[in-house]
Amino acid sequence: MDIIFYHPSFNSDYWINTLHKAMPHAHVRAWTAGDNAPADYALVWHPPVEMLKGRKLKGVFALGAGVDAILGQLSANPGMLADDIPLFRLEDTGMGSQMQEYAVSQVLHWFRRFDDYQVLKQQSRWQQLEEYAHGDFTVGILGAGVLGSKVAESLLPWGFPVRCWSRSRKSLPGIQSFAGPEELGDFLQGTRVLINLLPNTSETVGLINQSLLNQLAEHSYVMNLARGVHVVEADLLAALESGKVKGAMLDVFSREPLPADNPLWAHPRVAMTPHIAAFTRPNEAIEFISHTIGKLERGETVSGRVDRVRGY
Ligand SMILES: NC(=O)C1=CN([C@@H]2O[C@H](COP(=O)(O)OP(=O)(O)OC[C@H]3O[C@@H](n4cnc5c(N)ncnc54)[C@H](OP(=O)(O)O)[C@@H]3O)[C@@H](O)[C@H]2O)C=CC1
Ligand SMILES: O=C(O)C(=O)CO
Repeated sequence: MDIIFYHPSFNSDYWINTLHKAMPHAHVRAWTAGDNAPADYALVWHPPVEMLKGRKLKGVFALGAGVDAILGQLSANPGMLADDIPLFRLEDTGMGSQMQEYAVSQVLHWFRRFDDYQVLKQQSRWQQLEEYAHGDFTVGILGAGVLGSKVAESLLPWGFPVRCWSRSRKSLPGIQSFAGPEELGDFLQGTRVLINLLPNTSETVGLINQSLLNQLAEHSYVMNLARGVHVVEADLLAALESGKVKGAMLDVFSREPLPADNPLWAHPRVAMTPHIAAFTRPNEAIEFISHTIGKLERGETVSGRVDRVRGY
């Protein structure tokens, strides 16, 4: 079995050596320009078109959770990957716990009013503020898939009402499930903290706009852990200015790195991280990939296959 590997920044040697340990019978090589030798599987992240174009492959693994970038490449380069070649993505592989860390820490930061106390500190003011009530701090998660469901579960022990919105109904203990466009309004009503963990698709791009933000509870919070294009930044800034949104925590942006002149940099109630919410963990990813390839080779059903039409 031959596997080709391409990632613009990952340590190829580590990945190739670890893949060989997980799959001793496979031959794994780093793909380089001009390599047209046969391969059975390709492991890629932002691959050059020529790496895949015209290849007969048993499968392609995107080395991340979101597949918007590679689907955009396939759309822009017809023939880059034959329709009958399955595309897979990474499900969790260490990203779930990282998302839990990020979301729980930020929700607690807002719930305990540490943002307000920081403002008082800068004014040298010693003042105890009225506590928030858990019942007034409903957390609503856009997306209840692999990562969204784990984030939802991790918030329950802290006493917050938690709800999620997805395409299909979910059955997650203790978590209220809203499904489809027809239930988005009900999901938003009363949501105080909005966490975005949707995939970037034609249906979700620009979803977090003025209309959506206006439906949130007063003095709400927005946490974007998915893709920058989900948020209409001008609408978020307007909602922050009006006070409808009290604070935002943004890990992803419509352009990355965020241009220096973007007003989000200077906004006092916007906190930011540079797309670090959750990284692919090599060992977990390689375990997922090797198990999936093994199942594929045995003709067994696997998870993680991308629906290219649906977009995730
Ligand atoms: N900032 C970072 O570092 C990282 C960001 N990400 C982002 O997180 C996203 C989510 O990852 P993951 O949880 O693994 O993805 P999943 O595919 O497992 O979950 C996607 C969820 O979104 C829901 N959804 C998709 N389209 C719609 C729609 N039109 N209306 C309502 N719900 C919809 C799905 O609903 P249903 O279940 O019914 O199909 C599903 O619940 C990734 O796509 C990526 O963009 C991921 C890793 C790191
Ligand atoms: O895996 C993903 O989709 C990511 O955003 C990793 O940066």
